[in-house]
Amino acid sequence: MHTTSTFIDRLNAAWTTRNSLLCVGLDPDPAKFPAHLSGGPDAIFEFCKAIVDATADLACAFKPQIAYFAARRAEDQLEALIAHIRERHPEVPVILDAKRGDIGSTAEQYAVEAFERYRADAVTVNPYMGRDSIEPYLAWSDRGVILLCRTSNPGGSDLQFLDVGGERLFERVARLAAGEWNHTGQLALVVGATFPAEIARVRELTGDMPLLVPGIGAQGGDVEATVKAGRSSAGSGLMINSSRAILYAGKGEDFAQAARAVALATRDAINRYR
Ligand SMILES: O=c1ccn([C@@H]2O[C@H](COP(=O)(O)O)[C@@H](O)[C@H]2O)c(=O)[nH]1
Repeated sequence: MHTTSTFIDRLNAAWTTRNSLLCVGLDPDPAKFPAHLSGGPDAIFEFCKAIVDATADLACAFKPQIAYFAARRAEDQLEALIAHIRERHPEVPVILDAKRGDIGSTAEQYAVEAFERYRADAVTVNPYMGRDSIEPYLAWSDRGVILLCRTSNPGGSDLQFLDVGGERLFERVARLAAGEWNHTGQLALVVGATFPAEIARVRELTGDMPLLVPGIGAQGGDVEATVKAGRSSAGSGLMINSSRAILYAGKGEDFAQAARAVALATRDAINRYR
């Protein structure tokens, strides 16, 4: 069941009821699946469903990354997975990590893909083509649009650190997102856990805006520094994503339980510093 509440309402509720800032990333790579799942026609769905069911009470959001499904012609399995989350764990918002970015007429189609086809609560968008490229997503005024701001990869600094009239480009994005672009009140930003100083700067510029923070776990970001830099005035405000460290915690038939153990430890480590 999908309620009429907005993405931010749903996120706030999930932060509270689950006492969790952990976003469980769903990046299914069949080469890393346990042997008993390999080769099955719906292996991607079965793998992700087991992870979702094992971690739903620990997660403030799920974040499927569309490339892992599209690369294997498994978009139908992504649809089925999101439908499963809606039905069995309706209180956990779904963020479709698509990082789309295009002119308005094409962005309209990407918005339909994210919000109608996949029924996502929020989608990640690349804002570097400017305001008109994000506007079509905002027509869905109850859905979240999460803009890339300061990404977690080392090369993110190549462009995002360029000086644009006395501030860095990612700071301009943060300022616009917190101000004139945010007419739905449903914008959020991606800021990498690998750069806590920039998380702090974005927090300074955006008040209590939600931040999606990938980069702990496999990318080595520091949990304590991330939380201390990014927590909001209420001690929340963060969707701290971990994908591979949770998904591939175990290789045997008990892989979902191994994933749950890592998710639990990660949620608790995050909560220690809120
Ligand atoms: O700046 C960014 C934006 C998005 N991502 C995505 O998050 C996950 C991270 O996966 P891990 O296995 O926890 O490293 C992945 O889907 C990326 O596409 C990011 O890492 N950095």
